[in-house]
Formats: sequence, C-alpha cells, structure tokens
Amino acid sequence: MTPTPAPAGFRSGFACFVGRPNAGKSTLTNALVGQKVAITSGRPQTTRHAVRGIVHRADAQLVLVDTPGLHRPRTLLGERLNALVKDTLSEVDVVGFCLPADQKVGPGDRFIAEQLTELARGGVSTPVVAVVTKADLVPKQRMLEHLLTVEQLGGWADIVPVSALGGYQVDTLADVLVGHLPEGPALYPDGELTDEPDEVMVAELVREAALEGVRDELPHSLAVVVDEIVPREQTSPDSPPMLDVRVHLFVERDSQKAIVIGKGGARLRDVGSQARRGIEALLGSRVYLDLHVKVAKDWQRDPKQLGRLGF
Ligand SMILES: Nc1nc2c(ncn2[C@@H]2O[C@H](COP(=O)(O)OP(=O)(O)OP(=O)(O)O)[C@@H](O)[C@H]2O)c(=O)[nH]1
Repeated sequence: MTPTPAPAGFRSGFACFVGRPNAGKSTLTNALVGQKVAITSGRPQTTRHAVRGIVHRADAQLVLVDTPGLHRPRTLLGERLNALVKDTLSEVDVVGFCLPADQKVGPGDRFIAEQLTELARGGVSTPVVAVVTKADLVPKQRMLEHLLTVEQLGGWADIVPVSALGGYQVDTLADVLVGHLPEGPALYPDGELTDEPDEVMVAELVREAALEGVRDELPHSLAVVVDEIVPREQTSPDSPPMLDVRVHLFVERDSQKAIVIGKGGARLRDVGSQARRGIEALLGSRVYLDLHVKVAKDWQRDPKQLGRLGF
C-alpha cells in the first residue's frame, strides 16, 4: 500500500524534553498530547523509559520522547541514564529544556545547560528551546526576571513560558517546536499515542503505585520487571477473557522489602489493586496481577544486574 502523500508544507519529527527532576516534563508531554500517556509523579526521577507521546495536527506530527531527568551521575544507573539522554538528544529534531518558573535557576539547571552547550560544541546542532514551566505559580514580575536569567544561561533557539496545568501557551509551544521540524510525511498512523511496548507501560504503572506514599525511602532503589503477560485459559466459553500479569519488584535491602510489602502484606495489596486498575485500562481486559518483591542487593551499581533489569 502506498502511503497517502503529505500535504504541502507538512512537518514531522521528534522532540524531547530535558530538565532537572520535577521540572514538569511529563506533565507537559501529557498537556501537548492531550491525553495521559507518560506517567507523572510528584517525586523526582520516576521517568526511566522514553515514553513517546504523539501530537497529531493538520499541519504536522510531533513525536515527543519523554527522557529521564538529566542529572548528575551518582551511581552507575545515573551514568547510564545520562548516556541514554545524550543519545536521545542527538537523535531528535528539537530539544525542550524545561526550567520551572517557581524555582531559582540552580546548579542542576546549569549542569544541563553546560551539557547542551557541550553537545553543540561537539557538533550536535539540535536547536534547544528553553521552556519555562509552571508559569501559573509565579507573578508576572518574577516571570520576567526569570526569563532574563534563563536567556543568559545559554544559546536558545526560543524561550517560551508555559503552564501545562493551566493550559497557558501550550499551543504556542507546540507551534514553536513544530517550527523546528523538517518537512516530511507523518511518521505514525493517526491516533497512535505511544509506541512503548505494553510491558514498559505495565512496569511504569506498578512502579508508580509502589512509590506512592513512601516519599523518601525508595525512589532510586526500586526496579520493576514484567515477567509475562499471558491470556488465561477460559474455563467456560462465557467467562470473560482474563490476562495473567506477573511482575517482579526489586529492592536493594530487606528493610525496603518490608516497606513495599507493609504489615501483613497490606501495602502490597493496595499497590496491586491500584496498579491493576491502570493496567486493565491500558490493556482493555480484566487482569490478575501477581506481584513478587525480591531483594537484589546494590543492583544500581552492578552492570550484570542492571542488564537483567533492562537498563
Ligand atoms: N502548578 C503547576 N504544577 C505543575 C505544572 N507542571 C507540572 N507540575 C507539577 O510538578 C510536579 C512534577 O511534574 P512532572 O511532570 O512529574 O515532572 P518531570 O519533570 O516529568 O519529573 P521527573 O520524572 O522526576 O523528571 C508534579 O507534581 C506536577 O503536578 C504546571 O504547569 N503548574
């Protein structure tokens, strides 16, 4: 089948957002796509996989790659994440550098700005749009001062203040990003929102549920691996279809295992029922979710274990 030719002037390509943890990257991706695809959370560094959202417009198709937070490497896991971020940056057509309006430009932001400048020096010519996020949280005067500071931070192709939650300037940002894409036909069929395999989305849903309410203890010590998603054999032709989803949660220490499981397994049951609701919505089927918690000591520093966990 020959693809339908793109209308004259149609643009298509890839964009990704970088920025310190909690800068609002996932929320912005969701606002642009108009539907919840990336998993958001109040805790830093929860976006481990590049979840793509796709903005379909009459004049363009913008594929968003939601990168993990680019941060200072502290462990091997951090270094791998940063390598992943750099690869992604060189492959996209435009980068959105997110800086939250309600936070002073700090060492984390300068670090990212330096990395972007370094990439540019190294011959990566991807344009970078500075996106000042969470505009709803600051008065106009503060925003003005902030924009001036951001301007001096590096060589930006554009600077756009937005509020993903308030819906302010989200369309303007889409226009600006699209303006940096090359002309070409749509890359994905209309209506497609994400091309991540189900396993990745399922793992993110479980991880998100398992982190809920354990503010400080776990974020960097929890890895989730989906062992299998298999249809259960139907006992009678009338019984509704059901999927068996088997998942392993890896923590580093026994004490963390106890946190995840909770007293008498109560917490793990809550995690399971919360994650199951999301997984059923995602897969469009009833789901039996089987969660196992295991201690994988110091997995963040062990390349073999990292490989096994899919990093
Ligand atoms: N008031 C306000 N809050 C926002 C806005 N955008 C994001 N937030 C909040 O900021 C927090 C972090 O947002 P995320 O989208 O998860 O941030 P992120 O940059 O993807 O975070 P990491 O995955 O840790 O890198 C969440 O609590 C959001 O609700 C906004 O436009 N206005």
